[in-house]
Amino acid sequence: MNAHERIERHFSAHIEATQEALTMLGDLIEIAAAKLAHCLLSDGKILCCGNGGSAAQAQHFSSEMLNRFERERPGLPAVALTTDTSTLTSIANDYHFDEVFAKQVRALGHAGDILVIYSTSGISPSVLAAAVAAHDRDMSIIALNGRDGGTLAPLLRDTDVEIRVTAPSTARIQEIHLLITHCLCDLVDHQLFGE
Ligand SMILES: O=C(CO)[C@@H](O)[C@H](O)[C@H](O)[C@H](O)COP(=O)(O)O
Ligand SMILES: [Zn+2]
Repeated sequence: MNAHERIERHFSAHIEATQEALTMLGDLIEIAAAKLAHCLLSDGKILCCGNGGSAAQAQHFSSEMLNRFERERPGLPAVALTTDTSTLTSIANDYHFDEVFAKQVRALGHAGDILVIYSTSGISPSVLAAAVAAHDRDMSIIALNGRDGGTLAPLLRDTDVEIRVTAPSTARIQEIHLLITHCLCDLVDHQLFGE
């Protein structure tokens, strides 16, 4: 397969996976956005976490909340748990890498806050521990998950929302997670600030 064919294959797979996600996940995205808006209107805040490419997604989302998305508006309270290298390295060094997000959730999370988890597999121990910590803090979870949901899916409660992209490729799941993130930003802005 030459380079052009490879590019074409990526674009086709992306379009197919995106269309399927719209069909399967549109309603859940709407529910998740309503939960985020309700949390923010009730003086709650959003914590976000994920590993690797999903750490970048967590930061991407928190920056669009804290700064802005597509319109002028006040910053909204969101914290990416993936960015403070002193905190991350000391927790990993003194305890275990699995605890890097959970310890921050226990320190920062309050009842009514939301933890947004990004994982393409649902099996990363650090996000599983973060989910348990969030529940211990009476927080709810919005999980942008992937594949078969992994061990994260059965950990979730009725009050949580799982948005699972079942595409077989990590890259496709990450691309659709980003699209969903932008939908969430747009819907939150619309619910909080109108047209
Ligand atoms: O971006 C990529 C691969 O495309 C990787 O960095 C990927 O995010 C990492 O392998 C993560 O550790 C995977 O974690 P998860 O999505 O399975 O929770
Ligand atoms: Zn990637």
